[in-house]
Amino acid sequence: MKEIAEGSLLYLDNVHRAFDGFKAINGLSLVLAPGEMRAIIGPNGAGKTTMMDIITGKTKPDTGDVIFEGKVDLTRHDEAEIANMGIGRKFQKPTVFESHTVADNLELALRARRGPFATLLHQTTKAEFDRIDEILETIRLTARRDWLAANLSHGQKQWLEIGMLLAQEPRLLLVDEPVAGMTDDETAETAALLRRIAKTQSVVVVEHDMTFVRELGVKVTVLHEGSVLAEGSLDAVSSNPKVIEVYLGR
Ligand SMILES: Nc1ncnc2c1ncn2[C@@H]1O[C@H](COP(=O)(O)OP(=O)(O)OP(=O)(O)O)[C@@H](O)[C@H]1O
Repeated sequence: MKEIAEGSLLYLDNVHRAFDGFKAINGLSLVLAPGEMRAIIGPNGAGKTTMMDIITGKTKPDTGDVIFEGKVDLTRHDEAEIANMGIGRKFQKPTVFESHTVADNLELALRARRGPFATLLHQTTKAEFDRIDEILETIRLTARRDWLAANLSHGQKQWLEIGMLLAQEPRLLLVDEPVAGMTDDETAETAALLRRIAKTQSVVVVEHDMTFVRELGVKVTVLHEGSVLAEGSLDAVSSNPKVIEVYLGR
């Protein structure tokens, strides 16, 4: 294991993955520090989703290192094990339980963490109710705690799902295009929400919406053809001639 992985939260080194000869990930290296939030951008087909799939164990790399918290080789673990280690993933489409209330959705997520057997025997404790209140505050849905999830707006459903992930206390949260389909106000609120979350958890956000990426105010990694094209502030990468060429050449 490489020394540089020590002290990092997530460490990818020279990762490759081909599908039928097509190199979706092609020499990808990326280091995320503990407590860091990072935005990942890149044109369609750049490999963003495949990168998330590799981190979460959905896809195995052909070669390369993928190391969590400086010591765990993620390529040796399956999706369920990686989720249990504290890597949570938010997919683009919200998958809340529509016929349950907002608070019940969070309670179910807390229970899922304990496993099905414990869930059967267990009554929700004061600590768990407190945690639900805390998450409701974080996702700004306290006033809607007794609403059916079905009646929430698209943006509110996304926040609830992020809250359900928080219930599982992830150490790293991967978020895939969270603001697709959101209003401008919801987009701004989502950036604020992720900034609040990033005070206690590391976050990787894949997003096409540059207004949102600017509001996040974090280091940006630009992927192109399966590897890192540029890295730095949004201003720095968006004035980088290589990045401009890739985006204009779409
Ligand atoms: N399971 C698979 N089988 C075959 N090809 C795949 C598979 N998964 C991804 N690819 C290919 O790998 C390339 C990278 O895809 P990926 O979805 O990772 O890009 P992306 O950056 O997430 O793009 P987008 O912004 O459009 O979501 C694409 O050309 C895609 O067709």
